Amino acid sequence: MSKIAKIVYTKTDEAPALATRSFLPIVKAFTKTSNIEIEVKDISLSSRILANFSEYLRPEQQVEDALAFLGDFAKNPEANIIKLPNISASVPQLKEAISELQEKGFALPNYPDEVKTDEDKAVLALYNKVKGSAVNPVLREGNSDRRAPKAIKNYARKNPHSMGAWSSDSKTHVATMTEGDFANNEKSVTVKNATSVSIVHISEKGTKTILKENLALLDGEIIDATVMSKKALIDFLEEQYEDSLDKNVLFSLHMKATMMKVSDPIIFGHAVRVYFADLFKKHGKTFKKIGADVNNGLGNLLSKLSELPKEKRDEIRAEIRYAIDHGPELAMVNSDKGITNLHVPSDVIIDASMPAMIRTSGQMWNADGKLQDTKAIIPDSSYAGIYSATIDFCKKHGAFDPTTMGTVPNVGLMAQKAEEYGSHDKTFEIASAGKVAVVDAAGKTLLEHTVEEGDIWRMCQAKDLPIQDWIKLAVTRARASQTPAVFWLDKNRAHDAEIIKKVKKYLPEHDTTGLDIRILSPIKATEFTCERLKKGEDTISVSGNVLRDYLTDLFPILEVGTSAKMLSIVPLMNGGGLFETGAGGSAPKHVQQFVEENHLRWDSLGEFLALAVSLEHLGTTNNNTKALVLAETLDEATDKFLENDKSPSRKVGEIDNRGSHFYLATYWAEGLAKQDKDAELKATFTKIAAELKDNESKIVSELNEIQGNSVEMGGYYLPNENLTDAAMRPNATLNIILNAI
Ligand SMILES: NC(=O)C1=CN([C@@H]2O[C@H](COP(=O)(O)OP(=O)(O)OC[C@H]3O[C@@H](n4cnc5c(N)ncnc54)[C@H](OP(=O)(O)O)[C@@H]3O)[C@@H](O)[C@H]2O)C=CC1
Ligand SMILES: O=C(O)CCC(=O)C(=O)O
Ligand SMILES: [Mg+2]
Repeated sequence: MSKIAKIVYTKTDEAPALATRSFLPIVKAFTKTSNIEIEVKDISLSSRILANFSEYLRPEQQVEDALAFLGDFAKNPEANIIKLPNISASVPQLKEAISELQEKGFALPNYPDEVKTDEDKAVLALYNKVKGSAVNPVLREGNSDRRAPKAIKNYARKNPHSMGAWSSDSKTHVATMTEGDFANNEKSVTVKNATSVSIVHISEKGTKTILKENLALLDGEIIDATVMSKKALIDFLEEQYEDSLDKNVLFSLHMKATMMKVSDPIIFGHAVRVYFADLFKKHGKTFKKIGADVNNGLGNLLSKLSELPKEKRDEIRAEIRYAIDHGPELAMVNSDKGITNLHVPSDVIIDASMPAMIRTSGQMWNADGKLQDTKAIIPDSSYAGIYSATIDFCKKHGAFDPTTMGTVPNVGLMAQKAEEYGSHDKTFEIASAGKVAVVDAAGKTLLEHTVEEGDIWRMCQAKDLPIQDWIKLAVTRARASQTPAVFWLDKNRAHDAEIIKKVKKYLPEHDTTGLDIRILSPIKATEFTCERLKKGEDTISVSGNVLRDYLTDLFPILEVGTSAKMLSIVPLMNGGGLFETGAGGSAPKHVQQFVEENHLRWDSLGEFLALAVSLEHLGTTNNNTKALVLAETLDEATDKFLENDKSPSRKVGEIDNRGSHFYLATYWAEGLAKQDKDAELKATFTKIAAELKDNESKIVSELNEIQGNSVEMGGYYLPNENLTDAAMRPNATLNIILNAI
């Protein structure tokens, strides 16, 4: 008998956390006879806030720092983690969560809008640990392997999602900077030997300010530094404002303010100020006085207006209305509620928003709730070209056809906070004109830029071992699937040129005979990949961290309708496995529908796929043959689930997340009953399969009949355990069958 081995299951937020409350009891019931222990770690936004503020809480309110535990555990060869999507909180989301917790009796300090005292500074530092994409970079101690499994592709080919037609006269386009941005100012070096560097600002008068010190670098580490010119950015945004008016297209801004949590909110703020330029000219001082910060969106300004006398408030509101009525039309997040693209930085996140637009004929929603061509503003030109190339392709060839198109798996460099997504602790809004230099331990300047006040300067890192591991993973995937692989690297970009040197150095260490492996610039790679995709051919994209994020939403959303259906594996560099459930987010819209209608349309397919690979990993590393049988039968159950189309419907009264879990459990039990590799499992699940089957119509109709009324969750960020568990496990018959295993 194998020893007991552990799978750590993450509890997160919003729709995925609701789904877990229904699915995890099934997982526990199915695995408990097989020497598998399921341990749950709560990394929800509320839990992460509480864990960081223990000293403000009563002892009974304090919680474990589960993220810190998982960060360590990810480096342990025994790690086997199932990671569900969590909220990467923008400041507005963080503030909402804080006030909900305060209302629930947790004496948390407010989020400091302005830092005046040392305590403010300390509190802000703690909240910064929770803000933005604070979970994934900690857990991702390995590179990324994301793909749509065959069964998912076959399902999409047979049941294609809607795909808006493209016409060659679409006015939709991408607008990006041609100078002064991160892409054009980038400089990069590879450090030969380990050292430590400091980042120093030298003012025009010669005053030196250390922005960061003692940053350790390893042998062969690539670093790059770059700067976004505030002036060039504002000029660019002003041009786009005018051009949107001229061309009568929607003004839409696509950023990743959650993951690029320092740079992108600043860029977002400039866009809001450019759009409402007259308003800021007239009332700028007042806005400062009331502490409005549009880096957190127009919504922040609107909420701060309540601090003004009614007359002033009404005057400003009328002027905002006037600016929106007379400026370019804004893309809307919710036209019914008047929420624009500029309201909340986390409402429009580029990895999901651009593909959604491309899937919808290149259109976004306008204020009248109608679809309209749009200008997609992506200020930095580093990666904007992949979207313009895809759009150009669709304009020329029409929309992709999900019934015939190929697939684009991705191998992404992301281990150990690689590249831009690890840059936020080295990103600075520059206080005054001068220079910023990266200086090594010997006092040698490695990288240097001339800067102006308000510019955004950043430094990124990519370590050598993660790069070697990424190259190896690319070859492994190309070999295993016999698919051409393209490194999306531009030899004319400073950082990419350094990476290319490493690809050329390490690729020959692998057997690549018979494989088609090439290096193409992101734009050429998009064209090459799209040509093949259209013909039904598959191409692996091997990319850096930002493109990993973009491409693993772009192609899945075009191919299978959502990135939630992706198999997303992170082979951890120390031997463990991190299994992400799909590549999508936490879909706040789904919670809203659940609360209103008691219907959860979240599809847990990504979770089924992740669990199967996790069980397989556990089985192989622990010689646990039962786990291997559970993995195999779960995969078969997922295939059957797809064949029989048991995914949640979007409509109330029809099968939802809970009903879909019932079917998965039934098919899984049937598979276990049918197999002959493990007699104990066969005996246990023969009975369970029969009970589930016998009660199918009763359970399914009951699960559908309870829908239609609102649900009380007792909170959003910290829902009430009992209420929410009861809502997600409402069926007594099903619960009795599962509890008896
Ligand atoms: N790995 C992680 O932890 C990630 C976290 N996030 C976080 O998620 C939140 C929302 O991000 P957003 O960019 O809107 O992306 P989402 O993927 O949450 O939403 C985009 C749309 O995709 C569809 N969708 C996504 N997942 C599913 C699913 N399992 N079942 C059915 N449909 C699904 C829904 O569209 P529809 O129903 O209209 O078809 C949804 O509205 C943010 O807080 C963000 O920070 C984002 C990405 C990854
Ligand atoms: O960590 C996040 O905020 C988002 C992650 C993401 O979008 C991805 O990994 O694809
Ligand atoms: Mg993503």
